[in-house]
Amino acid sequence: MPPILNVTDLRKSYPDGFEALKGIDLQIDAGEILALLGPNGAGKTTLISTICGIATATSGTVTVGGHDTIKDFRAARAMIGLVPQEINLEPFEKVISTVNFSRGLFGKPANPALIEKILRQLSLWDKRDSQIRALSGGMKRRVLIAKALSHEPRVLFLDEPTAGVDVELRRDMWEIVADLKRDGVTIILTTHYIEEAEAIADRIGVIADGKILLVEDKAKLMARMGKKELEVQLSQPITEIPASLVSDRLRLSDDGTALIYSYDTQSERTGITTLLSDVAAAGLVLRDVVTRQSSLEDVFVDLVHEGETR
Ligand SMILES: Nc1ncnc2c1ncn2[C@@H]1O[C@H](COP(=O)(O)OP(=O)(O)OP(=O)(O)O)[C@@H](O)[C@H]1O
Repeated sequence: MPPILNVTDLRKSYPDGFEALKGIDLQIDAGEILALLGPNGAGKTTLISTICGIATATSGTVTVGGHDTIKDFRAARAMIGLVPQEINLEPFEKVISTVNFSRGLFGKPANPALIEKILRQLSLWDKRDSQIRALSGGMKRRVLIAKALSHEPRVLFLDEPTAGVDVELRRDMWEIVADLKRDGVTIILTTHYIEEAEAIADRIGVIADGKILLVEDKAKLMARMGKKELEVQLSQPITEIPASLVSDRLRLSDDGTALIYSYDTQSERTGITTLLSDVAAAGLVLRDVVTRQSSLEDVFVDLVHEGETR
């Protein structure tokens, strides 16, 4: 099956000459969840705005469901739902009317059963007759999602959906995303919360300085880039690593109570057995050993840092 979203050599320069996108290539399959990570100013919002037709590309092509977003704008845009970063709702409007209105904007006939389903899915059905101004910040974010879903898009863009929401609501949002995926909706989200990408994405894209540094299956990325650490806790603190143990993979904790050994999860020989026997031979007594896996956050920091120094 061809990708539902196909971005080819997309470039965007702002009128002041700043090039915010420097040749982006991105293919997304139907039904997947892609998390776009990147530092502030990396170009995430510009990328989403350009794909959705809010900003015009300087060059390059974007197709959604095979429709070119410039030559066939209406058909392409009808397939897209966009949940913007900023809450831009009419305060005196009722929830249900604002959602119905959004559907109407796409020229779709009223569909009360569908709007009810969406509002129930987002736990907004009980609030359908409330004015927007009477909702909490988290509920307003849900209204933005309901509006974006009202015309039955196949691809949903969520630009930092959980910025500034509390932990509980963030988890609710993850469940909503999982439900949408079950309904076959393709989701592209930007986030600064790496744990969010780790929790919900199928693939991770990393963008920095207007370029995609990588797009990779989350599990494969973690396996490829992830390192493990073994912490060998000692019964007595030491002031320096014994000469027989010195290696660039081994360091001493700040308080001298543990040796920390890094190893590659991919390599066949981790060197742990040798390390433990060398530790014993050096006369050190173990209290405990603990392993730690590097997180997506460590992987992300390494990648962005590598991108900066390239
Ligand atoms: N209208 C504009 N005119 C000129 N430069 C702009 C404009 N909008 C964005 N930029 C610049 O383009 C770059 C990318 O901005 P963008 O908002 O896409 O980044 P982002 O990755 O979404 O950042 P954040 O994580 O902070 O939301 C930034 O350097 C920004 O200053």
